[in-house]
Amino acid sequence: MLPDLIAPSILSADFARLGEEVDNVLAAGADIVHFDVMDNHYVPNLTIGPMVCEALRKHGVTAPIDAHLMVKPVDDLIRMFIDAGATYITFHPEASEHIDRSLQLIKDGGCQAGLVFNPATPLHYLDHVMDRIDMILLMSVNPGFGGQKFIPGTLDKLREARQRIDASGKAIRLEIDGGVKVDNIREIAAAGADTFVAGSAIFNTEDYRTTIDAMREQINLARSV
Ligand SMILES: O=C(CO)[C@H](O)[C@H](O)COP(=O)(O)O
Repeated sequence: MLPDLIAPSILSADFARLGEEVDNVLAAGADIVHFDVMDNHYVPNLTIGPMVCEALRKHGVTAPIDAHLMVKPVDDLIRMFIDAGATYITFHPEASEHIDRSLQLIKDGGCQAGLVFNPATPLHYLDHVMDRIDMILLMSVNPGFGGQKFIPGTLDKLREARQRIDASGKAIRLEIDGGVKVDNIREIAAAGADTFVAGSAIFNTEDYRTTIDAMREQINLARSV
């Protein structure tokens, strides 16, 4: 398995102080920045775009930026996020006209590519792309909003995705997003996730370091059995 990564979702950060918030959460031990892009079309909310990603790079953020595109169509925004300095770019397969072409666009742009699965989206979209992806992102809430409750059925889906990754022999990250908290992250890690998106659980706490340390401790407990 790849090393575990904590990926705070800036959806729950204070947007009026975004650069400072990202600096603080990285200084508190976060590994990568999860960047939620919503278009008020594919999902019922509107957030931030490539200009903000570029602004974070200009601000001095060197950590990987994990751009999760909740948009339809996807290819124009893929191009824009490549230029804006994203590290990972993930999209929802049902939002792309040509999944293979969208993945290739990301790879040609020098970024890491991934597919995102809503709670009811079947994993069979992976069948013919395992050799072309770097990340699988499983949504454990319906996309659009932070602060929702983790959908327990996602644990079985995580186990299935982990089996597919292990069988492929490829270094593919398995990311989980939605309702991840200190008190459920151990079970999520045990089910096979190695990349943990957490928005409200981190940004709604007073001390980011305490929360991130507590999450890492729970993940390490899952790894020690
Ligand atoms: O993609 C998202 C919603 O579509 C968010 O990343 C996700 O919900 C994280 O928020 P929280 O940890 O508060 O559930």
